[in-house]
Amino acid sequence: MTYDISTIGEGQIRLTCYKGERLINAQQLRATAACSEANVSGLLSQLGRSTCWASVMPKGDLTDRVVNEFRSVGVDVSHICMKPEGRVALYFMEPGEYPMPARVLYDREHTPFRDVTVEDLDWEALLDTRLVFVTGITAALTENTAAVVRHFVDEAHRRGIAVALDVNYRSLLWGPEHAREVLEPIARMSNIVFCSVRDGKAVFGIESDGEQACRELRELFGVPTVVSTDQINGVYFSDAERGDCTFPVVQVPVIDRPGAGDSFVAGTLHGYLGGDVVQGIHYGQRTSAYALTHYGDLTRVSPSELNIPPNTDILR
Ligand SMILES: O=C(O)C(=O)C[C@H](O)[C@H](O)CO
Repeated sequence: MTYDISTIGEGQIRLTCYKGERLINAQQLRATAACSEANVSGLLSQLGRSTCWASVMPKGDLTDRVVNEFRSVGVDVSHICMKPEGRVALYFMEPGEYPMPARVLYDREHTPFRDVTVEDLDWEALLDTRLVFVTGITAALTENTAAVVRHFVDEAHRRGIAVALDVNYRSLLWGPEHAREVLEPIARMSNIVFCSVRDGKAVFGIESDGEQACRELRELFGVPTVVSTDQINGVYFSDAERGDCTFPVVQVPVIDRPGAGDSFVAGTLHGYLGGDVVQGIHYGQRTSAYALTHYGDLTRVSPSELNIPPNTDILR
């Protein structure tokens, strides 16, 4: 197999206000690359996994800005379909300082990725992998992107390749009924599903909390493993063979929040690929805590940092 994990998603540029400014009057914005699936690939690459992220992007400097960020950490970007023209998706963010909530504004209409077709991508290359990773963000964008996600999962399933789904419900992109209609069949074909307690309630009508919510999601999808996060309340794990358990969350100071969820997923998948998903949850808790400490959706870590528990005084 060429890859440990391969995935598809829309490369974007995030433009973020500096602390103490609002989008309505900001004079400067910080530009960083974004894409949930590429963030997961990028972190796994840094941990030594071979990863591939495919997309459809227009040729030009802004695409290079995005693609180079993920290439620089070792993600194979050679299967991105480059279109001669078009625009790059943007998202604007106001980080929000308590009591002001964070705000996201998407500017991602009319991008070539929205018109992706099955013919745009090299499926033999993308399916030469141990694990296919998809998210509800890409499934949410258009009928075309949903069809491509579905094709990827169907083909993986047909070939006996494991599938991981991160539900990652974005209420700015679609409604809960539509999300359920598209994502439930994909979840049923998955080997491991990430679904927060919040998304379980909003999309799948799960009323309970904690371990029980996680178990109900696993029973609903009929899958081997579900991992549910619930902000600072806990991480819940339900597994057909290993049972259910809860992992407490250590709160850390937040410099920049986006990408922390992707880092958790990547750390967990690192363990999953190594044959121990519970160890993966410990990795995920570390990588997501580190993600909060620096700017950008893509978390920067080295494999040695994975073994340092957060908050350890390394000078001791
Ligand atoms: O929200 C999206 O569509 C993204 O993929 C952009 C970000 O990288 C993502 O939200 C961080 O998880």
